[in-house]
Amino acid sequence: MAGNWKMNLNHLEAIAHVQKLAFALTDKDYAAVEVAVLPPFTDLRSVQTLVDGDKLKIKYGAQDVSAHDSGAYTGEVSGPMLAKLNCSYVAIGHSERRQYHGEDEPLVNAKVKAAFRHDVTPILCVGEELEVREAGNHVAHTLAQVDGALKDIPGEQAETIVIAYEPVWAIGTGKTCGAEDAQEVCGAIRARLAELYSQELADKVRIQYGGSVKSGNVAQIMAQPDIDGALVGGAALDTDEFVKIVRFRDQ
Ligand SMILES: O=C[C@H](O)COP(=O)(O)O
Repeated sequence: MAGNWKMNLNHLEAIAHVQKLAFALTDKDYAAVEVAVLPPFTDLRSVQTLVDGDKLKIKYGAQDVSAHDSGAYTGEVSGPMLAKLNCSYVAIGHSERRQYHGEDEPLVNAKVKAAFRHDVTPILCVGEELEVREAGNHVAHTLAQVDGALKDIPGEQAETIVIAYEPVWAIGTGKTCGAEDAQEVCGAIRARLAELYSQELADKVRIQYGGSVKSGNVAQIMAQPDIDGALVGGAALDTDEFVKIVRFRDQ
């Protein structure tokens, strides 16, 4: 269960938020579910210090990474920088990056490679816009994003990736994709991984659903056979709600 904070919470708020989360979560929770937060870049050092200092079991990561490892790329943050902060994960190709920053498949592919170069696990975000779903092309569209992102990625890296299926029309809108509709696409993603690599590899990859996940709908989503977790946006900013999502089995 990963919380993508997007552009919310400064580094002081981040500390308070992670402390509250750590206070609420128990060893039983961590044994059942891996919990990660994806704060803004400016919070990462503070979150690292807190996690290390208090030996917390919460993982953390970034929301984006540069395709380049260093150099004259103003405003970018590199894979080596994230690795130095012990980031476990980095979201790549989130629809908000694709929509507002013009990220296309070659760039997403280059960022996936950059993350793997530095042993930071990519959370590859894929998913269709409303008009694509209405035209019935959501599976083909999403699989084309998977193909593009995984171009030239060897199996020993691909087996560790996390893929988050996030239909764009369900993000931040309160409109959750029906659990069976989400399963249709997540199942197709796993089948494509089996085609591209092997069934054994496909079975290892963790596939998340994202888009208006809340405590009220998470259990139904997690009951689907090809959904292994959730990438949570708005609800991850509310600690009580995020803890309930982590405890989806109790909902
Ligand atoms: O990365 C998270 C997704 O964009 C979902 O956001 P949301 O839960 O606010 O719909």
